[in-house]
Amino acid sequence: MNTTVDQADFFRTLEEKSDHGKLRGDYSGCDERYVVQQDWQAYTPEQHALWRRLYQRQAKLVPGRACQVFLDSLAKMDAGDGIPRFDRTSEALRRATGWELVAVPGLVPDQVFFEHLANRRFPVTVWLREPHEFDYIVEPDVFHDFFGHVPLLFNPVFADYMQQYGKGGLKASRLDGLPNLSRLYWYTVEFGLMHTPEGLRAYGAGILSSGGEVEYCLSDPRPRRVAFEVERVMRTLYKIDSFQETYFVIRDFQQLFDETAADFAPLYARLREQEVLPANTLLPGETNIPPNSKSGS
Ligand SMILES: C[C@H](O)[C@H](O)[C@H]1CNc2nc(N)[nH]c(=O)c2N1
Ligand SMILES: N[C@@H](Cc1ccccc1)C(=O)O
Ligand SMILES: [Fe+2]
Repeated sequence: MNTTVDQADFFRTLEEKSDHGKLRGDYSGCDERYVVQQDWQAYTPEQHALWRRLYQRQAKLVPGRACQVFLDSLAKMDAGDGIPRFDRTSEALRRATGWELVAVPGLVPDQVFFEHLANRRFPVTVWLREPHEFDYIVEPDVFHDFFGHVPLLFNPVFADYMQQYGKGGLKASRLDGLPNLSRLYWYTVEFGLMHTPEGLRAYGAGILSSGGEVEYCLSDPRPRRVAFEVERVMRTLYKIDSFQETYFVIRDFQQLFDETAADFAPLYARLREQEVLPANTLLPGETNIPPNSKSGS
């Protein structure tokens, strides 16, 4: 196992990606896996109060809009009173699915991220946004990571999918498949929708931690909603600074797991010969799944 990463290279890559040119977190105290102590005592009363406001807004929005698995786990996590202690949630997670949380300063290099997932450790950012960033942040913070991602790790099938993704990431790096695999992560783990008997529901963390997109993704007529298909997803560019122009819709987590189980090596080879698709593509013959008629239906 090699988690040694050229740190300068990591920051250079992120500088190219971000307008700001530097990461928000404090990386000075982390180990070679980018893990830090959460230092829960250091959060201020104001930060806990901001967490409660974020949590209350979001907890009102998700019923009838998030998939049931997310809602059930969220209720059990009992995380509404303030910034949670990661070690307590880790204990419950270990019992449920064998996952645990590790605290990180913020975004970590891809290889490090994949190593954590492949070993059933989910990296959660320790810092919380400022009050003026209530609606929008550029990098993931503890609210996005914890509220958005952690509930589904209590589901055995989704938990296995995340681990397979981590293993697949390590492999994709060797096969030049990272851009393709990143799109799969984006359109499932971050912005995935599910078609349930009750209507469309969200399961992606980027949606479920957002005040605006949780309703938009289900009910707005503007974005495309397309049945999940691995190769189609891996060809599709995505937006990082606006609501998504396309959402991919699964039936359930078993479908997600099963349809990503095959060896991706031939897929990456084939994708190299194909054009990438703009984020707002609807291919000939593709059905644009209609939005829910009203919120929460
Ligand atoms: C594609 C890849 O999975 C993605 O860019 C990674 C990189 N590093 C990360 N690091 C953290 N802490 N959280 C993340 O979601 C990610 N995402
Ligand atoms: N099947 C993929 C691994 C993977 C599974 C699930 C999600 C993402 C990637 C591969 O061979 O690379
Ligand atoms: Fe995320």
